[in-house]
Amino acid sequence: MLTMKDIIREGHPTLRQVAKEVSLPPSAEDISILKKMMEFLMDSQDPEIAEKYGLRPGVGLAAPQININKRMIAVRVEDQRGELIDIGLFNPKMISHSLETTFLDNGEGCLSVDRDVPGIVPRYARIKVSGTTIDGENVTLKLKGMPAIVFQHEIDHLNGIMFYDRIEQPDPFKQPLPPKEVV
Ligand SMILES: OCN(O)CCCc1ccccc1
Ligand code: NI
Repeated sequence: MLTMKDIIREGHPTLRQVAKEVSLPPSAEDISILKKMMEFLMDSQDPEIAEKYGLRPGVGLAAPQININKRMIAVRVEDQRGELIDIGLFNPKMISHSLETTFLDNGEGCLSVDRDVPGIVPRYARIKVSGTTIDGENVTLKLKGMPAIVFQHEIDHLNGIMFYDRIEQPDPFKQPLPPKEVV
C-alpha cells in the first residue's frame, strides 16, 4: 500500500515537470499504479487506517506526487449531492470550462506541501474533463463544485503547477473578478 513516505514533497524536481501521456491501452503496470493511487485515497479517508499508518487524508492524488512522471490521477470526493466520485483517469484533459470562477473559502492544501499556504486559489466553477478509466473506457465528465476544484488541482500537478502558484500576490485574499457581464 502507498503511505506518506511514497509522496514526494515540494522542492523535488518531479513536481515541476510536465508529465508524459500514458500509452493506451494502459499496461498492467500503469493499471496497478493507478489502482494503488485510488487505494491510497480510500485508506487516507478511513480514520482507523489513516491513524494506523499516519496517512494525511486526501481527496485526490496525481502520479507525479509518487514520483511517477505520467499523466494519471485519482480522485475520491463527494459532490454536493453527497454522491461519491471515486475514479482513476489516464490522460485526463480539461476540454472546456465556464467563464465563471470559484474558490474554497479556506484555500487549498496539498499532500506534497507540508505547510499552510493561505490564500484564494481561483478555479473554474464548471469543467468538462475527458480521460480513460482503469477499465480502458473513454469518458467525459461534467464537473462543478468540489469535484471540479479537485480535478483542476490534480491536472495542475500533471503540468508542474502547485496550488499556491495561483494565489494572487501581493494580496492573497483579493477576490477574483466575476466574468464581465455580456451586454
Ligand atoms: O494533489 C492532491 N493533493 O495534494 C491532496 C489535496 C487535494 C486538494 C485539496 C484541496 C483542494 C483541491 C484538492
Ligand atoms: Ni496536491
